Amino acid sequence: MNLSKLLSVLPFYDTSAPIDDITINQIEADSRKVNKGSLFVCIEGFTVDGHDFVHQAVENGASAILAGKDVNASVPVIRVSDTSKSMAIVASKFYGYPTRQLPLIGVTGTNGKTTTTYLLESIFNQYNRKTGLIGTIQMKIGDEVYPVHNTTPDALSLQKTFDKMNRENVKTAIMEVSSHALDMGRVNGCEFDIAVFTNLSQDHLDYHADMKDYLHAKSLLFAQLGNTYDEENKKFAVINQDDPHHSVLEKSTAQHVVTYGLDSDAQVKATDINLEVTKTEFTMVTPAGSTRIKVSLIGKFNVYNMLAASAAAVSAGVPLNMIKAALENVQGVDGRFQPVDDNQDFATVVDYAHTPDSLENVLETIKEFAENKVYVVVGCGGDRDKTKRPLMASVAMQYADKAVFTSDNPRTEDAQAILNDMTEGLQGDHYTVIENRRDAIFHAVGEAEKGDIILIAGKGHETYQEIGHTRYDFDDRITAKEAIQQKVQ
Ligand SMILES: CC(=O)N[C@H]1[C@@H](OP(=O)(O)OP(=O)(O)OC[C@H]2O[C@@H](n3ccc(=O)[nH]c3=O)[C@H](O)[C@@H]2O)O[C@H](CO)[C@@H](O)[C@@H]1O[C@H](C)C(=O)N[C@@H](C)C(=O)N[C@H](CCC(=O)O)C(=O)O
Ligand SMILES: Nc1ncnc2c1ncn2[C@@H]1O[C@H](COP(=O)(O)OP(=O)(O)OP(=O)(O)O)[C@@H](O)[C@H]1O
Ligand SMILES: N[C@H](CCC[C@H](N)C(=O)O)C(=O)O
Ligand SMILES: [Mg+2]
Repeated sequence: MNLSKLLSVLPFYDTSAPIDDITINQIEADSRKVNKGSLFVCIEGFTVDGHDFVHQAVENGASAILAGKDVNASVPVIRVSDTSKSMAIVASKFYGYPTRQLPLIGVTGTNGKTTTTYLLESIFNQYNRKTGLIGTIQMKIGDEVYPVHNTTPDALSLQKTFDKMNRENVKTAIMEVSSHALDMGRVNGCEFDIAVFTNLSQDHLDYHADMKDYLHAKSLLFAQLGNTYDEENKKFAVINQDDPHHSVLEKSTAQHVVTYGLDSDAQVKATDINLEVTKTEFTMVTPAGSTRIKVSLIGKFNVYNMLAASAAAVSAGVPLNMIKAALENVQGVDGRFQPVDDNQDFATVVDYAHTPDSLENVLETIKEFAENKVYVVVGCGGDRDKTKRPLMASVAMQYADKAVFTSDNPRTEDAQAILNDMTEGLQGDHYTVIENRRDAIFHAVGEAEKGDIILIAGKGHETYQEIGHTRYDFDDRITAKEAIQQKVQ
C-alpha cells in the first residue's frame, strides 16, 4: 500500500523526507522481523526502547520509520506523538478494518474469561458459525491452533489476526480482553459488537495503582462499544448484575445492557440450581424463553460463566436450543477444574485459580463435595501482585485441611521470599512449605488417603515453570499422574 495513502488516517505527522513514492508491504514493531518494504514502528517498551533498533530495522530492509522521537535513519522518518496509538490506527487501515466485517465479542473480568470464551466458541460452532478465538491458552481459527505470548496480543498482531480470520471465513471472533491490554491500548482499532463482563476482584495490583484504576481499565471495553446507535448492527454490553461493580460498567456504555445473575431481576438468570459433584443442573431464563440445562461443568462460578456466554449468544440471536445443546456437550476447559485420574482412591484436580477470589470459589466448590480431607497445593507468581500472596494463603488455610505452599513461576524473584510473603502472619499451622513444586505435589499425593481430594492450583494448562527468565518444562497434570502412579504401584 502507498505510504501516504496509509498515513492519511493519521491527523498529524511530520516527515524527514518525501514519502509519496514509497510502497509498504508490511508493518512491523520488532526490528528482528522487519523485511524489505516494511514500515518499522518504534515502540517504547517496559524493557527496551524500539527507537534504539532503527538501525537494525533499516539493515533488514525497512522502507520507512514511524517514530515518537528524533531518530537518524537513511530512510524517511515519520514523526507522531504516540507511536502505539498511531500503530493501531495505521494497522487497522493496512488490513482493511477487519473487525468492521467480523462480528467481535470481547470478554473481560478478573476470573472466568478463558472459560467464557471457550463456552462461546462451542455455542457459535453449534450454531454452525466458524469461529476465531484469542486468549490465554492459545489462538484458534476454526480447528487450527496457534501459540500466544499474551492473553490479549498487541494492536498490530490483533489486526493481522482478524484479517487472517476474515480470509479464512471466520464468522464470529471471540477474544479475552485483559485489563493490561485495555490500559495499553492493544485493542484500539477493534470494533466490538458485544462486550462481556465476568467479575472484578483483586489481581494485578503490581500494574494497576489500585482497584479503582483496575476497574477503570475494565470499563474501557464498554466505553469502546461507542455511543452511536445502528439499528442494523446492534451492540450489547453483557454484565454480571451480581458483581458489585456492575453499575460503573453499565454507565460506561451507551449501548444496550443485558444483565445476567443468579437471582435478582437480571435479564438472563439461572434458577433452581442443583450443584453436584459430577454435574450441574439449572433452569436458564432468558428473554428468548427458558430451558433446563444439565452440564458436566462443576461449581457455581461456572454457572456464572455459562450465563455470561448465553447472554452474549442470545444477544447475537443464537436460538436457545442451540445454546443448551452446546453447553451440554462441553467437557471442560484445559487446565480448569481438570481431574487427574489413574484409578486412585482419592481425587486430584488441577485448576488455574491464581487469585484470592478464584481460589476461594474453587475451594468452596470442592469443600461442598469433599467426603474427607481437602489438600491444596498452591503458590503465587513472581513479578506479580505481591499483595495477593497472603490473601491466597489465608484462603487456602480457611478451606483446606492441609495446605502445601510451593512455587508458581517465581520468575526473577526469590522463590523463598514469595513463600515468606504468603506465610507471614498466617493463622494456623496446618500447612507445609515445599519450595520445589514437583516435591510439593508428590508430598500431597503421598499423604492423601481414601476419599480425600487434592487441589493443585495456579498453573492449570501451563506447561512450564518460569525461573529467572527461563521456562523449564513442567506440567501439574503430568507430575500429579507420576506421583499417583508411584503411590499406587
Ligand atoms: C508489561 C507488558 O505488558 N509487556 C509487554 C510488552 O513488552 P515490553 O514492553 O517489555 O517490550 P520490550 O521488550 O520493551 O520491546 C519494546 C519494543 O521494542 C521492540 N524490539 C525489541 C527488541 C529488539 O531487538 N528489537 C525491537 O524492535 C519490540 O518488538 C517492542 O515493539 O510488549 C510485548 C509485545 O507485545 C508483550 O508480550 C509484553 O507482555 C509481557 C510478556 C507480559 O508479561 N505482559 C503481562 C503483564 C500482560 O500483558 N498480561 C496480560 C493479562 C494476563 C492475564 O491475567 O490473563 C495479557 O494480556 O497477557
Ligand atoms: N466466574 C468465575 N468466578 C470466579 N472464579 C472463576 C470463575 N470462572 C473460573 N474461575 C476460577 O478462575 C480460574 C481461571 O479461570 P479462567 O482461566 O476462565 O479465567 P481468566 O479470567 O481467563 O484468567 P486469566 O486472567 O489468567 O486469563 C479457574 O481455574 C477457576 O478456578
Ligand atoms: N496471566 C496471569 C497468569 C498467572 C498464572 C500464575 N501461574 C502465575 O504465574 O502467577 C499473569 O500473568 O498474571
Ligand atoms: Mg484467561
